[in-house]
Amino acid sequence: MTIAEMMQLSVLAGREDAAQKLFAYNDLVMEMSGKINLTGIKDPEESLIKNVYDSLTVYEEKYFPENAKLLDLGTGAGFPGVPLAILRPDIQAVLADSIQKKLTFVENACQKLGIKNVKCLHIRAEEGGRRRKTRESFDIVTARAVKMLPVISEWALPFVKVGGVFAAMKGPGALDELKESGKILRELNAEVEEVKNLELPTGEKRCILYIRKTAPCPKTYPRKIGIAEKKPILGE
Ligand SMILES: C[S@@+](CC[C@H](N)C(=O)[O-])C[C@H]1O[C@@H](n2cnc3c(N)ncnc32)[C@H](O)[C@@H]1O
Repeated sequence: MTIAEMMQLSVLAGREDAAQKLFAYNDLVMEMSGKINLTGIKDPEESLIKNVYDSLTVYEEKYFPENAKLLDLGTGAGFPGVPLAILRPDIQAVLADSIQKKLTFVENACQKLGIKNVKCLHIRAEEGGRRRKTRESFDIVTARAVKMLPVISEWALPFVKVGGVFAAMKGPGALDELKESGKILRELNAEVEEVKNLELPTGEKRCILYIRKTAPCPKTYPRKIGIAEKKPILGE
């Protein structure tokens, strides 16, 4: 994929500066992934599509208000958080992960590329969702390839402001996961507003669920560290 091809994405039309930063970020991820475990993808071209391009597919202007506060939970090498921050320099992006060395990479890479609207937060989702400073304080929370939907919903929705959205970036099994998530979404006062199916230029299918929070989450969520994974709340 060339810069010109990437700019054919409607969100990048006329944004050569942003497209160049996206490519430069991809290069830094590839350079570092030989040294630490950042992404399973080792080929730069493949990473451009499956990491960078894929990250941008979550972007829908209506879910990212001006100056929005974004949390990318389980950001790993910065996906989708860094591409979204490059696309929208007005938003404040907080990139959270439980592994510090991944965040150190993201911080250094953002500094090198002059990406100023990214802050990294070293935290476990279950702790951050309970902290007063971060609970119910984001307009939009994204999570790509972190956990199955009932688990990541329990982790992500407590961070979302009432009226805000959790965007779960999933593969083709998303609707099966959704069937098992009815109960936890009701518990957390959230409902699916939109299901976006798409295909990457390489042919892989993706499904993004936009889940709106309609009222505060009960104080009992998220449960303590490890509980959502061990005992997920499942059911239609
Ligand atoms: C498969 S990686 C996905 C990374 C990135 N979102 C992407 O799509 O490339 C999952 C990430 O979630 C992080 N993670 C797992 N459990 C977590 C938790 N309880 N709190 C915060 N981050 C967590 C891992 O450290 C890892 O970086």
